Amino acid sequence: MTFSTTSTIPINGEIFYQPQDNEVQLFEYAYAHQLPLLIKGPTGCGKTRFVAHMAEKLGRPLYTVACHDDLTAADLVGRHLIGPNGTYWQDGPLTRAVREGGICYLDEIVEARKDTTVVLHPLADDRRLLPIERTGEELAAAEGFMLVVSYNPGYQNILKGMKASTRQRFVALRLNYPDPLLESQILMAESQIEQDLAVKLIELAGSLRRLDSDLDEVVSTRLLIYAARMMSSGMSPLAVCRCCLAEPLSDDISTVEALMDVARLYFDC
Ligand SMILES: Nc1ncnc2c1ncn2[C@@H]1O[C@H](COP(=O)(O)OP(=O)(O)OP(=O)(O)O)[C@@H](O)[C@H]1O
Repeated sequence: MTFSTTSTIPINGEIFYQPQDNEVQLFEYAYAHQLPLLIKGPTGCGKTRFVAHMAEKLGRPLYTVACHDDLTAADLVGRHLIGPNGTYWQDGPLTRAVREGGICYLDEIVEARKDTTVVLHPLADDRRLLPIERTGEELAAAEGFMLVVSYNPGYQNILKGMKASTRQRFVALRLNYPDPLLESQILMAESQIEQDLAVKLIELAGSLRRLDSDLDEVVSTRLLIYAARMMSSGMSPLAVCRCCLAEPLSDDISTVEALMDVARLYFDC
């Protein structure tokens, strides 16, 4: 089980998030109306950062769970453990968020088994209840509790869609890679890169994203930030393009070389 409170580094006391559109207001409205939120978007487009930023803005504790196909309802809700004085109950991250009025963020919800996600149903509608079978408790969610889930629509297959009865409990919002101007601002905020290099990197990313290739995913904002950090610390731009942009995207040598051919149009040293 992966269970962590957020570890994003605050910038000037706040977790930096550059909005793409009206997502901050939408989140605030959903929170005010106690509605659960579903965020869709490709890998590394800022979903996790957005949720961390909103949790900080709203002053709520954040419990993040990376979902996978072995995740059980007990991993979310809690379990009995054996200690020196016998067995005791330990809340899982979902239960803690429900009790404390926190935000529970389930990343890649489609990876979780359907019998696990069913535990969310009474919490994600107007009942806002978490039945804990093993202790017989039925917990009413505290005032500030909010359930947020995300997934990457590109990774979905027939077996891994969300059940309609689950997805129709959520207000949904789509994020994508930001516009070039916003993305270059993110690069500069997240690394020491100078503006002209940041702009070049974003132009290169645009060309790579438009390539007609067999790649499952295009270059993410996350990879661009890695590249920006490596370039701004003095590494040769082409070496950076290879290790941060081309190799992470493909195992196929000819595809990597095709990506590098594009990189050479922007960086020639
Ligand atoms: N709008 C944004 N504002 C600030 N930083 C951003 C933004 N978008 C992306 N980032 C940066 O990109 C990195 C990756 O974003 P994040 O981890 O939130 O992606 P994600 O969509 O949750 O990815 P995954 O689906 O793979 O978990 C962040 O650590 C942050 O540095």
